[in-house]
Amino acid sequence: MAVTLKFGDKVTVADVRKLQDMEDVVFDREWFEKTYERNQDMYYMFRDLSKSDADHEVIESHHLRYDITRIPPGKLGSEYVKTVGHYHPPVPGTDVSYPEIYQVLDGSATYLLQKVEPGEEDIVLDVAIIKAEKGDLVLIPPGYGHVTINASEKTLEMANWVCRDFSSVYEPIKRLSGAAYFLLKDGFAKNPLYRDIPPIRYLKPLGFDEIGLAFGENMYDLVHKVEKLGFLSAPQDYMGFLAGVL
Ligand SMILES: O=P(O)(O)OC[C@H]1O[C@](O)(CO)[C@@H](O)[C@@H]1O
Repeated sequence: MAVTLKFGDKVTVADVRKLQDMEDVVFDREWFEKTYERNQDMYYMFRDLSKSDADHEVIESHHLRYDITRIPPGKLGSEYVKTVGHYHPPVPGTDVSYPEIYQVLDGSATYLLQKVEPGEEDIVLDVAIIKAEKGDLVLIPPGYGHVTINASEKTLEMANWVCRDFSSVYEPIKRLSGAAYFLLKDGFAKNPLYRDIPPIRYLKPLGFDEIGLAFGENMYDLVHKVEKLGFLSAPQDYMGFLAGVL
């Protein structure tokens, strides 16, 4: 049965990531090999949401997309459930890749952000972990690949604003069997396929004022002050702000 989300007046059917989609990035290979039910759902992505046609016009004309992702709690063997993970490509004509902003709507999330050497994606320059609870905002700056982990007992629901003009880049994280660290029952473990992995920097979520929201406000409201999201489609014009977030 299709999994749906009612947002505004509209009902959206989820794109579903299945266990088989995670094959390349699961830490616990023994568990994966003996798990025959590869068709089981891992997480649900409700993409390109808007509360009205007028909102959708604003969102689309500003090259934006608002998505909600739902990640039920669970384990991939010894590892906590997570997204596959990806990078974003650079804005055409620049070397600045598209950023993204997340807000936790329910549950709690562990965001892993990693920066690698361009062209040598197994060399890690920086790894940050940001633990976020309901209402918290997390900005993925240009140059950072990211994975979201649900290391809790509750379903995580999170929203994101992102530029709608690009497709995510999955190949480097798949080729390296995941991100630079895996979150296991006993804590973070380094991925041996990467080189020079620095220690994790544990950082805090973004302040609401930094993005023009009142404390605790829902990030969807930025549809009414969409100029605040200009950094998502033209990050090269906002490097002062974006360089300071991590
Ligand atoms: O593409 P992945 O790594 O499965 O992650 C899914 C997440 O990324 C997004 O595509 C946005 O970057 C969301 O729709 C979703 O939260």
